[in-house]
Amino acid sequence: MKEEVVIVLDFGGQYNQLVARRVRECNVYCEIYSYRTDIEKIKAMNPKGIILTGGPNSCYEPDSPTYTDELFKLGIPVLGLCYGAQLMSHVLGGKVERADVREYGKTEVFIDKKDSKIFQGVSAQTTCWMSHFDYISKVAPGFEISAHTADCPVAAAENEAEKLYAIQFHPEVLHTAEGTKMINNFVKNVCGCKGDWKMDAFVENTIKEIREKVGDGKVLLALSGGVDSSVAAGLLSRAIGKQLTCVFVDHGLLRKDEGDEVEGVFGPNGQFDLNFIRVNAQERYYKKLAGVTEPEAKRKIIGEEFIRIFEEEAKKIGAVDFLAQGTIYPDVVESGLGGESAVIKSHHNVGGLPDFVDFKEIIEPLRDLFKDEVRKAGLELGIPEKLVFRQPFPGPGLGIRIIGEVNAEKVRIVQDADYIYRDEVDKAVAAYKAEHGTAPSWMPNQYFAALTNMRSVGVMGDERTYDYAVALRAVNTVDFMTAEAAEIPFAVLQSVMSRIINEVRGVNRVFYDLTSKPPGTIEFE
Ligand SMILES: Nc1ncnc2c1ncn2[C@@H]1O[C@H](COP(=O)(O)OP(=O)(O)OP(=O)(O)O)[C@@H](O)[C@H]1O
Ligand SMILES: O=c1[nH]c(=O)c2[nH+]cn([C@@H]3O[C@H](COP(=O)(O)O)[C@@H](O)[C@H]3O)c2[nH]1
Ligand SMILES: NC(=O)CC[C@H](N)C(=O)O
Ligand SMILES: [Mg+2]
Repeated sequence: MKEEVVIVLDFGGQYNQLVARRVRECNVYCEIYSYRTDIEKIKAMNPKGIILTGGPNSCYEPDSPTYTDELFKLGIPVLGLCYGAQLMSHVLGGKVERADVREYGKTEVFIDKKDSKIFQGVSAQTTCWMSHFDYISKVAPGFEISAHTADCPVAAAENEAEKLYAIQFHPEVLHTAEGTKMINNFVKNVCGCKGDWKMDAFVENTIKEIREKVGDGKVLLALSGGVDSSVAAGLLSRAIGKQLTCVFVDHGLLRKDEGDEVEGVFGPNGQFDLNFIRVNAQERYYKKLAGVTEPEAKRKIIGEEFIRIFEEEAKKIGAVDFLAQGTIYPDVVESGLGGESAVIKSHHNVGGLPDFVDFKEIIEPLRDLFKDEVRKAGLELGIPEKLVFRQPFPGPGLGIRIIGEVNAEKVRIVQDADYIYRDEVDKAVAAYKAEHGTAPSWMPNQYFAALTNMRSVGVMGDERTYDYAVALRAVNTVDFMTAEAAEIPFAVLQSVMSRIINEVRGVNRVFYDLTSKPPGTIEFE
């Protein structure tokens, strides 16, 4: 049992995991539970505080998610955010109604209760992120209004004596300028947490949990050589040593030379002492993908084939009960499994899994973490920085960077174009670093070439061409949940363009993708 835990109750909001990570950033352990969780279970965990998330519903409608008022009478501090704030007011006898003016986006909030514990050190006027239709028109008995906006009389309210706090805006998103301070105030000043939880505690506890679960059984880890599964490999091999076997699948959709590079790092001549198996399955994948164009269908085929290969390898090892994967939180939420949120795309390792998986259990030690938290855990485990700070590469690989049907010819084109793109960006970054001593501000967190399904007319060597267009993508992002196109200098893009056209047969046009996420996603399918 963790000494100090704060619980987040999920009412279907978009930013639930952000709430949890903001709490963890205060060095307090935090877990998310559905609003359907029984109050006895909550009491048994003895949390220092409870946070109610936002959500798409209106709390005054009959079938909306709700919670027993007992929750507010346990003496445990409760912070309601947006829907959570409205629900708290509604359940405790205030009034919530549809507003005339909807507030969405950055909004100026005026703090009315200067000595509020939650607004300690926060400016009297502060920019916050709003996203609501409904509003609290009357606070519940015992509550006082602690902040307002031009359109919203109750931007925040509190019952200090009962330690109940309602906030209409979203302190968990970075657009709320002083939001982190507010959450820190709740966790430390109101809940009285010491804040001595750290990533090393996550690593230690997870190793302990893995040992307990696995006993003297065997585990097969799906290892891609990417950040997440490498960190998972580090955790598992610390926990269970040679009871672990890592299986790396070369599905013919990897980047240029990547198969050999991964084998070089994790294989018998590499830097880790692991049972490592490489499976070359190019032909098998190309056959399955022939003629398939629909993105979700492609993802599911790739996901299923991974599992079938893992099952075959497990049979060869004998009596493998557990399959481990480097699943992280964004994979879960985009696959539509993060509570009430919508399916964006079925990540091959979560929503894209086949219905039947022939393992007793799936182990995903990083399932609740964001990428940057995974990297912290990797450093804690002593995994080399070069691996920890690699850019992500999706499991379905080039399969989702080739729009439409996948075949060997298209794979060759996108591999070669991508290789040139990465080479030129890396050279430009290195040159900038040599001159300025730091990385450039445009340094992308993920960058790659994709093959559009579009062919167009060009002229090369006085001859007509009718060839493919390559799209270049580069994004700046912290958590890969939202992203902006990176401002790569035009000169760099131009040299990429001319090298791709000159060196990659079958390409006569190069596009730069300016789309942010949302509305786009980072990958193309
Ligand atoms: N080629 C592969 N062979 C074996 N397992 C794979 C392969 N590609 C992906 N996986 C499994 O699917 C999981 C999810 O893939 P994903 O790309 O999100 O993570 P990653 O490759 O470990 O890290 P990164 O995000 O840095 O690429 C991996 O952690 C791994 O368990
Ligand atoms: O393992 C994975 N399996 C998948 O099916 C998958 N789809 C997207 N990604 C990676 O997730 C991050 C967000 O990508 P999107 O904006 O395209 O959803 C980006 O870093 C993507 O590379 C995947 N990773
Ligand atoms: N973001 C939210 O939690 C929204 C709450 C509620 N659905 C509203 O529109 O006000
Ligand atoms: Mg990967």
